[in-house]
Amino acid sequence: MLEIDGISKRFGSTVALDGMTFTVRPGELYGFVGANGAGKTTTMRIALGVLAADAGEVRLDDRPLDASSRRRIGYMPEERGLYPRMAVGTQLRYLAELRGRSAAEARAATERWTERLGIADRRADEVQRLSLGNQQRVQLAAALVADPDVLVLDEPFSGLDPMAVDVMSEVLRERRDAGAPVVFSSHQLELVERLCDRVGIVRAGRLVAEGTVAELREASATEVVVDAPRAATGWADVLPGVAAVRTTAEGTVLTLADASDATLGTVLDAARRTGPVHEFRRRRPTLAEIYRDAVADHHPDARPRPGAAA
Ligand SMILES: Nc1ncnc2c1ncn2[C@@H]1O[C@H](COP(=O)(O)OP(=O)(O)OP(=O)(O)O)[C@@H](O)[C@H]1O
Repeated sequence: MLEIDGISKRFGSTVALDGMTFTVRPGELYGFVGANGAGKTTTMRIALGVLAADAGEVRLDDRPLDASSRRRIGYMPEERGLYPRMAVGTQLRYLAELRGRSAAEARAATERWTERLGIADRRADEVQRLSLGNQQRVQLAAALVADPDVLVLDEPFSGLDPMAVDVMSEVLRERRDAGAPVVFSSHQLELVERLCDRVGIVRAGRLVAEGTVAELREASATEVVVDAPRAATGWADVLPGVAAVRTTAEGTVLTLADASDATLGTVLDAARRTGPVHEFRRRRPTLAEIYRDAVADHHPDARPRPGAAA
């Protein structure tokens, strides 16, 4: 279990992290999302000991991280960290040995991961001769060759073609299924929604929402889509329990004050009184919508929202 506990970090007058707190459990894929500059990379760099925190603690399996436990973490840095002129295979073996593997283990892991990631035929090539997407596959292999217990990946999906996204997703799921805590940052919210067991939304150096996508949905406003073709314009505007009405490509969307049966019943009855009702359904917000809401909502004293288990 990887615990980020109350981490704060300033760069001069910039507050990069302000009490960042979350836990990635064994066998959990955790998506770390937030706007540019929200503090994701700084958090990961502190977790890896590349940067020191001003306050707070990072723990792995209940113990503060130290040099030896950091070697149990496979890290994919945002700035990537490969030697451009070293051959792929040589480099991966070197990185595995640096992390304590024997020469034979390093060779076997290099063969296994380059095959798994579709770059076995590039083992003899200098890294700089590979396309950016293939360099990224090498970077993932570099995070995996020492068989880490934990994976911390900074935007591993950025710039990958759809096939590479599938391979990367599969590998992350496998590691999760093998019991590793896996955390990655991404701006690709559909991917995060599809892949992650839990999501943490970061804004201005702290978590403003956290949970499974289902929990985040539950905590967000209740919306219903209504298709009542004979209803006059404005039919729902003054209904009790309706907080807002908007027209979208899906139809008329009503935001309700609550999700109670009474409120839903009132709205359905009112829709029926207008004539036929072709559609009446709860609308589930996408992660992108939840994210926009969480980020827009924020003010400096915002705490994690209801449903957030920070
Ligand atoms: N070495 C540094 N010196 C000064 N400021 C820094 C440094 N590293 C990060 N920052 C600042 O700290 C804040 C958090 O940056 P960070 O890179 O962690 O954000 P991020 O969420 O990873 O963003 P992105 O999505 O763009 O990668 C930003 O305001 C950034 O400008």
